[in-house]
Amino acid sequence: MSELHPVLTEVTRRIAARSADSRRVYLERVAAAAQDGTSRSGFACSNLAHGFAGITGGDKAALRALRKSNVAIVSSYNDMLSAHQPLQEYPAWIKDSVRAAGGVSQFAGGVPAMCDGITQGREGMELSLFSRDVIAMSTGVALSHEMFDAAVLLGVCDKIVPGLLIGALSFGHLPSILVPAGPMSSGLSNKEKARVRQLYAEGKATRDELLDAEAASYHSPGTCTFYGTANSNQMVVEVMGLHLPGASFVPPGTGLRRALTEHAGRRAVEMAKGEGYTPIAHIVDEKAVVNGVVALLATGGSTNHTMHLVAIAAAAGIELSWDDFSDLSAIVPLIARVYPNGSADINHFQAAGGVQFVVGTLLDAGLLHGDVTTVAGFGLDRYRQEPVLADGELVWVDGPGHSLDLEVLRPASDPFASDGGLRMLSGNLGRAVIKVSAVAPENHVVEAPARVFTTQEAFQEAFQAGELDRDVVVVVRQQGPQANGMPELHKLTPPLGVLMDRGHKVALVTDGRMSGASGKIPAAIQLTPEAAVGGPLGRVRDGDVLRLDATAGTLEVRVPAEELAARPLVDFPPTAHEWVGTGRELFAALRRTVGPADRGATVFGPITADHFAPVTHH
Ligand SMILES: O=C(O)C(=O)C[C@H](O)[C@H](O)COP(=O)(O)O
Ligand code: SF4
Repeated sequence: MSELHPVLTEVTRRIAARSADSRRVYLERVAAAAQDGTSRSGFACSNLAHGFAGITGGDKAALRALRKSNVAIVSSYNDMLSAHQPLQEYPAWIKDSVRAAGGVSQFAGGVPAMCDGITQGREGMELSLFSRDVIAMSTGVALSHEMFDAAVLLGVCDKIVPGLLIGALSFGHLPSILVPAGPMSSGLSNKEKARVRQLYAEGKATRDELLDAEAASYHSPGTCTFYGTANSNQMVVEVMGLHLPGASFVPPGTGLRRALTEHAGRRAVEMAKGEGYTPIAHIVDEKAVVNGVVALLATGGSTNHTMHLVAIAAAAGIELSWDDFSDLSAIVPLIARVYPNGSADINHFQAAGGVQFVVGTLLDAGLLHGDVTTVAGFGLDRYRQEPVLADGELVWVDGPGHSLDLEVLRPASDPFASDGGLRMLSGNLGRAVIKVSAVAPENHVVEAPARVFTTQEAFQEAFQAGELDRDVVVVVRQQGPQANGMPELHKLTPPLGVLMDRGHKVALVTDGRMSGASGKIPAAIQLTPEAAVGGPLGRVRDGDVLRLDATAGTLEVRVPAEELAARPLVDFPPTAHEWVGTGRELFAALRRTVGPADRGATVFGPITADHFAPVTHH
């Protein structure tokens, strides 16, 4: 095993040190819950009878007699996300494979799933980030029946995998395994899709031409093929050891996908009890969290994970910070070029060597912890292997061991860039995140006068009116978690791209967020503190000179501190948004309780040792 990089060791050490109390208390609770054995063994008869009343056939007797392990299925199937549509048939497959492995299985609950592609730029996007925590709560509702010895979690996209994980970690004593569905086949290239979008933004393409391009890009069941948040999820959770090795990017509708799904059911039974007992709390530890951050950085993954991974870690009693991302990004090389960080898509990535290659080259470079517990057993080395069907049997074979396309995947020893391309910016406006892996080097530093907006629509109108045809730092504020739920502002990318292609220096500064699929515009996002809680972003005015310097890691407004502080907060408290319609009135309580972006923007509050302390009833 290679010598671990000293920064990797140090970051892991300091995470463990700062999390010592909360992690200890979390693990004590997990151990106590595990002591109960199968919770249902302590049920009163009526509770237990209700628990198997809906079952028919032999499974009922097995459950009643507590003879067999009971596997919960939690699914985020719906027809709205192309990535989740294939999940419809998975529960039946899993029930069969669990039964064949000597267990029984119940569909414990469905969880909601939002397609960020459908809601992008629309009011529904203001529910998107909150949907992650709603999914966590819904997963909690499903597992709170306590009938279970293990869980299989079906999900793929942006907020869904983080939500399923956060919920499952509340039942840390349960062995849990994530099951994805895989990407759709490659359609129109992302580059061509982006080109037609910019033409449309300039009025040089018709709506029909745009719709043809979009429909040729997103064309069938399966995950969209850009490296956005959904595919970043698969990468991160596989390297965290929560997927079977190589499960992430096998296409839906294939024999291999079905075999992997069935094997996940078998693994759930094997992990449920006895020698193989593997609670999810023992998989998601400090090393796994660091491995997830490294996988994200090395592949230029979604900026949304600077919130999701913080929230997931917190659910396991682990405190992950933006400084951890920043310090790891400085030593983790960029080894993948997948759109928006290049022109290849996730299928090209898989063909070039996939997750197996990423794990192998990073392990060999001492940039991943190999001594970790996974759903496939102990040790990350097994994730160098890829699944294949040999005479109909699912087996794992050594992956290629080298990149099959150096345009898409590079070894850590000869990367595309020496650092992970995710940077933290700080200065007199607060702290922000920027992903530079998709930004041309000449655009890493932008200094220009600000033009301030509080809605995406106002920005689009100013763009269409030709008011932004110059060097400009576009500020879009009141887009933070407490303002309007922190929507992705990905729709700003095409017009900002037009301005950049006209030769202007352009940047975006916002307390909102972008999509994992956002790319070429230098964007300081997730600015914390947000304007809605009185952050200094609320004091910036049109014409102020802002400087975004991704190289130095700074974000400054060129206004003397005393003058800035003396300015009144503009549009504060946020009243620019009508918070009714499209269900937004249902989320008012979440807007009031949601935490800051640099602590995961969760509604579960900051995670401290008290959070996990046993409740002492007074
Ligand atoms: O990042 C992901 O995985 C996403 O789910 C969706 C993105 O947020 C974009 O909304 C979809 O990309 P576009 O088609 O360019 O709008
Ligand atoms: S990847 Fe994004 S756009 Fe595609 S189905 Fe999933 S949520 Fe929707």
